Amino acid sequence: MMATKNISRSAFFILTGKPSHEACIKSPFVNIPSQRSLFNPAMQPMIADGEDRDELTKVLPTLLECGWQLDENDSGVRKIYHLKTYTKVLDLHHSIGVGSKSKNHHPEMTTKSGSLAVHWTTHHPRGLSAKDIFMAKYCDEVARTIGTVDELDAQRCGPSSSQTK
Ligand SMILES: C[C@H](O)[C@H](O)[C@H]1CNC2=NC(N)=NC(=O)C2=N1
Repeated sequence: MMATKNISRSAFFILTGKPSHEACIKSPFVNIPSQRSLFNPAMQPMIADGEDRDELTKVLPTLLECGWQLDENDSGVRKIYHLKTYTKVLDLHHSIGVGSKSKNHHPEMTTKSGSLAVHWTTHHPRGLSAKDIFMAKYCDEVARTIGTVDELDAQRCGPSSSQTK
């Protein structure tokens, strides 16, 4: 594995192709690594029946600029947040959970010691919906309040990490 601990963020980006956590600060470099997070007119998101296709297609690029990616089926969006402590990971998980309960729209979330992966899609009717977009933006708001970090600065499993954080 590449030794990345003591290199600068820009070097990390160049070496790994992974953007900084400040993905919402629009940068021409942020979306280069993944074609799925780079909006292009050929992209065919699978919009759920009954949704306003024009409106959703219009707002999707903004989400992609904020680090969200179209999922492998083009029918949802996903993003990984990196956090400094496991407590912050749990806080973000809980806040998203509370928001999703009140909207009756539920994400798939994968919790790790220093990150939370969130996936939004709509099951019935199947595809991307306005609720997914709304909840993705809600996640970004909560994450901004809690405070995310670059992947390099996130809590990591290993001998030097504290279990009490
Ligand atoms: C009946 C209830 O409204 C539906 O089952 C809701 C619940 N939560 C949901 N969550 C998500 N992500 N997609 C849905 O289609 C969905 N449907």
